[in-house]
Amino acid sequence: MNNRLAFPEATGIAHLRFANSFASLPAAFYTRLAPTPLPAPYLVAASEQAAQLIGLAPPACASEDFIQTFSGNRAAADSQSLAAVYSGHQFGVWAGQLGDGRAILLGDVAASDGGRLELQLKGSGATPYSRMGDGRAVLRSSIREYLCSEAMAALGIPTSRALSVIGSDQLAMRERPETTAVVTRMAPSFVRFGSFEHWYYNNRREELKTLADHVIAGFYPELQAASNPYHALLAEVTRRTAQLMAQWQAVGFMHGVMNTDNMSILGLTLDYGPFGFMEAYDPGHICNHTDQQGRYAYARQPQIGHWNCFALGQALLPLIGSVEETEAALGNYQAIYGAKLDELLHAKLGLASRQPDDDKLLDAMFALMQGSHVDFTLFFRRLGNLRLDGSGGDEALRDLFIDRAAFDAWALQYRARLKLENSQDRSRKLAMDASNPKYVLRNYLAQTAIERAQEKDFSEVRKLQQILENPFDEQPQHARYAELPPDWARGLEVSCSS
Ligand SMILES: Nc1ncnc2c1ncn2[C@@H]1O[C@H](COP(=O)(O)OP(=O)(O)OP(=O)(O)O)[C@@H](O)[C@H]1O
Repeated sequence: MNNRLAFPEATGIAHLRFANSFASLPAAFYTRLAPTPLPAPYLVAASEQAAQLIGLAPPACASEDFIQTFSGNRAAADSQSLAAVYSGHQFGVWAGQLGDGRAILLGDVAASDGGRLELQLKGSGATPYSRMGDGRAVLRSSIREYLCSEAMAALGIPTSRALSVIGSDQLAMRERPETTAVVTRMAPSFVRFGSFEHWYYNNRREELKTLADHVIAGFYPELQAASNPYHALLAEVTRRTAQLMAQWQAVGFMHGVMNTDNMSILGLTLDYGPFGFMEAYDPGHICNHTDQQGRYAYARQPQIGHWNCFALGQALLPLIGSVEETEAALGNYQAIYGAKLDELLHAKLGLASRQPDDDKLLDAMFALMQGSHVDFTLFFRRLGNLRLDGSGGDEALRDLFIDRAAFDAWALQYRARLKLENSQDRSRKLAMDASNPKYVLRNYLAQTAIERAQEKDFSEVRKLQQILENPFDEQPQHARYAELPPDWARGLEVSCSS
């Protein structure tokens, strides 16, 4: 006799009530359509922390309901799914119309913070904006997007979130055939700079205004009272973008494809493609193998962020009213970026005050790091172990340098600087450890997890995600995930293929 009770499925998907504020815009903004079904879908991974943001209990993420909904196979009851149109500048050149070629917005649901989050499937089949593409995303790139979205959130960097990766044995052709997957992304809005450029370059002033009003009312309601809300919008997006760029630089994150269609109107990190985290420090490093000119090299990101704000400013100009006002809204970018980077670097070095020669100390540090190809993450993390009285603690840090004498000379200056503010070893290390992550998503770690997942073993993806949820914690049992990349990782190349 069967003496086990059949428990009801944990409260999950059924409680999600979809609305779609984007669908309230005129029809020209999107095409209503359903995702293309994904054959025999299976759960690769789900983020419990992301699930909590929309009130889903962890067990719900393993349910059949969840898999069917977030593979795109079962329409969420009240969702009005759609693909949005946008355009953009790609690698500095006007690319014309793009749009959600493989992303489908299911709608927005209530978030646990009282706001709303849009849920978007990426890789869920062709749309009218797919151009030559197949509308699919491969498992490899889906795992990268999933892991990095959640890792960036844990680092405290504004980003779209990733709820899940659902895989399938269906193949898509890239350099070679690869299995496909669907990532569910979450953000208050997926509107991009390129969404505004679309209407501007098509001379559709009315739609431009409609979009700006939609974004202001929904996501920047405090700007409605400004004398010129469009000017205020540009100024605020410029501020957020400048701060985001400083946060990227401070953690060594390289986006790889900073086209205007990948720039979020909310100042979030958006579209994880050929990204990377700086390892051997080289400001000229290009993480995207396809970017031969290095337009999006690490050191150029802040400047490109500014350029992209100008592209947004150009699109908003008809609403703002004058070139002077538009330029004024863009004008604070460098100061905001500089102040934020300065704040973050001081925290990384455990410096509470500002001193006139701090820039020289920092410049000398970066020059040394570059000269010795020092690992970015390990350097800052180990810097916290340095003791003021020179009684050791810095051996592992010193070992990162080829020119140890030059490092010793710099460390003397750094200690002298610390003494100017009565720094204490223990409290400084604690503060520095909260600014300098021990764990970042190194390409080789992602690659290892991907290769296992391609063999249907998803344990490494899940384990890596859990480690990256607490990037500032020591997690001694996972110390090998914080080590220098192995030799084989040097040849790893990441391109736009996804
Ligand atoms: N396999 C594909 N099928 C259809 N369209 C695609 C495909 N890959 C990319 N695109 C489209 O090409 C354009 C630029 O691609 P990009 O790689 O920046 O975007 P993405 O990674 O697909 O999406 P997102 O920016 O939404 O994260 C977008 O319009 C995108 O939808």
